[in-house]
Amino acid sequence: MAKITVNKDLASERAKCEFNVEELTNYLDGGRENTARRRRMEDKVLSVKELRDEIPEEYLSHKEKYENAIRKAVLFYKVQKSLDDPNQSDHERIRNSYRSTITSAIFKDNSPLTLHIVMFIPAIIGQGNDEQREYWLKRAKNMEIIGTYAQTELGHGTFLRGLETTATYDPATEEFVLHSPTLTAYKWWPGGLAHTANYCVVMAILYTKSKNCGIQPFIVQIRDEETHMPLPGIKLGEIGAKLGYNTVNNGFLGFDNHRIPRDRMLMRNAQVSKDGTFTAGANSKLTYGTMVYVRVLIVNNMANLLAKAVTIAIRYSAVRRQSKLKPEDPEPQILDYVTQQHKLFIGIATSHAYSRTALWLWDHYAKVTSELNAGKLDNLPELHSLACCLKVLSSVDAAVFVERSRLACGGHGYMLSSNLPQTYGLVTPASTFEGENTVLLLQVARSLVKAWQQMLNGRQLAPSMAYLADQKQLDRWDGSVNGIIRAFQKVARGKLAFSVANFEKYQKMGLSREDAWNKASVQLTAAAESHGRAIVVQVFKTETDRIASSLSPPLRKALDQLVELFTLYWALERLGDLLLYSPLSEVDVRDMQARYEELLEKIRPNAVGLVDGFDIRDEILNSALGAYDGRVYERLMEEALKSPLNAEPVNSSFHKYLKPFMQGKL
Ligand SMILES: CCCCC/C=C/C(=O)SCCNC(=O)CCNC(=O)[C@H](O)C(C)(C)COP(=O)(O)OP(=O)(O)OC[C@H]1O[C@@H](n2cnc3c(N)ncnc32)[C@H](O)[C@@H]1OP(=O)(O)O
Ligand SMILES: Cc1cc2nc3c(=O)[nH]c(=O)nc-3n(C[C@H](O)[C@H](O)[C@H](O)COP(=O)(O)OP(=O)(O)OC[C@H]3O[C@@H](n4cnc5c(N)ncnc54)[C@H](O)[C@@H]3O)c2cc1C
Repeated sequence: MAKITVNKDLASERAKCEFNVEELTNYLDGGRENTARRRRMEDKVLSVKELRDEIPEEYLSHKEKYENAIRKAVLFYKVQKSLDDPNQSDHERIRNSYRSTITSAIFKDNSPLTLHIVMFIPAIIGQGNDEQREYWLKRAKNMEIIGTYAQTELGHGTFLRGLETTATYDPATEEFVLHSPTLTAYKWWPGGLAHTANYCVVMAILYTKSKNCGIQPFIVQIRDEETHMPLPGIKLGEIGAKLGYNTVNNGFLGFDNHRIPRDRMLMRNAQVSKDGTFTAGANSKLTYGTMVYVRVLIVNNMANLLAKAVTIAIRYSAVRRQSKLKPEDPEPQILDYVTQQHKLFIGIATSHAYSRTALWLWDHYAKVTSELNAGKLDNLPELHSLACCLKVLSSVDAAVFVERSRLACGGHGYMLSSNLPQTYGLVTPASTFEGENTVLLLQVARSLVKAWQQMLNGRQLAPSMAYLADQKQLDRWDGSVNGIIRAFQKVARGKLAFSVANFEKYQKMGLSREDAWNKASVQLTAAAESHGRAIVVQVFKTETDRIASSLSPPLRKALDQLVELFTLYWALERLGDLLLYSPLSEVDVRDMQARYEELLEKIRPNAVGLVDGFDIRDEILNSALGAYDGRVYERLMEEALKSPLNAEPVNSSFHKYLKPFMQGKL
């Protein structure tokens, strides 16, 4: 094997690192065996050379990109399937794959089968009765059918009660008639819907015995299983080019009085009997369960995408030299600029914060789901609220820090060959899909306002909101992480109290409850955001303390520094709030600023080690700037030479347009 020559700056960064990088990787993976298992899986996938692109994806046409993505998706699925451990439960399989980023080695812009795995199968599991699960899951898991989740319409994504697609039960034939009465009723967005899926879970308004029975899920065949032609009464297509997700094959779908048998309504929660009698589920919001599931998964996805971006930016910053710190010295590594450390170290800490939070949330989700399966619904509202607020915060922060990583790479970060623009294209839609972020914050605010009333009535609050009832003053600012966590809780409590007071004031002034809510909503969403910040800092700290207690002292120290950096960063970002709601003084602010700068200095020698610890291979990073060997300039040139425009010294447009134009003949 050829010896890899590593850029000397990167090599000396690695020599400086104070902890064992492999120990960090094992910690992130949840143990040495998990690291080994993940690497074996990566080896296996990466050894399939047909999964690699000969021509960089960005030079393909829209149609070619899709065809190439399908070619790889099929092969990738087969390889992954061959590696599945049949003894693992679904819960374990998902938890064990939390650190897997191998999909990005194959797809820079995501896979057209994503929705099949992430939403179609989970919708059958969550919404189908035992018989339906038995039949459809077997087919879906064997890939005999490919599905998606068709909920959003051209006219409505957020407001689900406003969906226009109808499913009207006809007892004479024991069928549902699916119909899109208007253009705005067309399903719009579902991934894989355009040309990939032949089935989908359609969310439609059920009418039976002339009554609106709310949104219900239906499993609908949309294409012939043999010819793949759209079935009669079904109009299908692709929605066109987007900022990202261009290989996901997002589509539209309209129904023209399309009939499906009665047993195609997924009836785990609500049912329609042969004569058309509707039986409601224990809670109508159980129908929204697939969204809760995906919101939970998004938190982890954001942590992984951010780890990728910050790995690229930190390695590049160790290699890149620019300007002068001192006139007599050579140009420094840009990582030596404290402003650069300020831009990037928070990205490392944030990825850690959300990967810990994501696992904590996943375990909580699994616990509440098993309760729901046993008919216990008490913890559903808290789960919904937690999933909403953590999905919002992780997606917002990932988008900000991925973009900051791109900007931190200067001009080269703008190149697609850096893979930073595409990574941004993958994180930014998460602020919109699976519930637009403002809308979800309003859901969180709704649950907080309810909790506030419960507290005033002396009722016990859900564990994640219990701090609201803590009336104790925060007497003294001690600057410790735990002290700052308490201060964040005080901020959330104070902002909630303020927004509830405003909400009530507006009603007393004569506004309707709805208008008062709307008028108070800027404050309400701010309170919800603060509640989320309080949860993330607390979970990051307590989970790190719990899991890292057995680690070696140098690694433990490095992790504690990340927790403290994260906490201080947000304290400094939210100074106004802390000054309003905690005993923070000007001196404390100066101390915090000094401690933050001290931490940047302490983390600096470990920066490359910290991103190496994410253990994201070059094939997954897909980046000329972020490769392990740091051969940044050579790779930028190699990638540039792949541009089809470089295949000939003179382009034909010269003779056709430029030359006649320059000679005044055009
Ligand atoms: C790699 C990943 C790829 C992902 C690709 C993307 C896929 C998608 O985007 S799929 C489409 C996702 N769409 C959405 O997320 C839509 C967002 N909208 C909603 O979720 C809802 O419409 C709503 C929550 C914003 C409002 O629903 P609505 O029916 O109007 O509810 P109400 O306001 O009347 O009632 C609120 C009431 O219900 C509780 N609640 C709402 N959602 C849930 C839930 N999922 N689970 C449990 N409970 C829920 C809410 O807390 C309120 O309770 P009360 O305060 O007690 O009344
Ligand atoms: C890449 C991508 C993939 C997707 N994949 C799927 C899929 O597979 N299946 C699927 O069904 N859908 C999918 N979607 C659709 C997605 O779920 C919706 O776009 C999302 O739920 C937001 O709805 P909307 O587009 O109607 O936004 P809107 O609700 O129209 O939002 C526009 C603005 O209005 C504001 N707003 C709306 N309602 C309120 C309110 N009540 N209070 C305050 N402000 C409000 C929002 O905050 C936002 O600023 C996807 C979307 C994207 C971008």
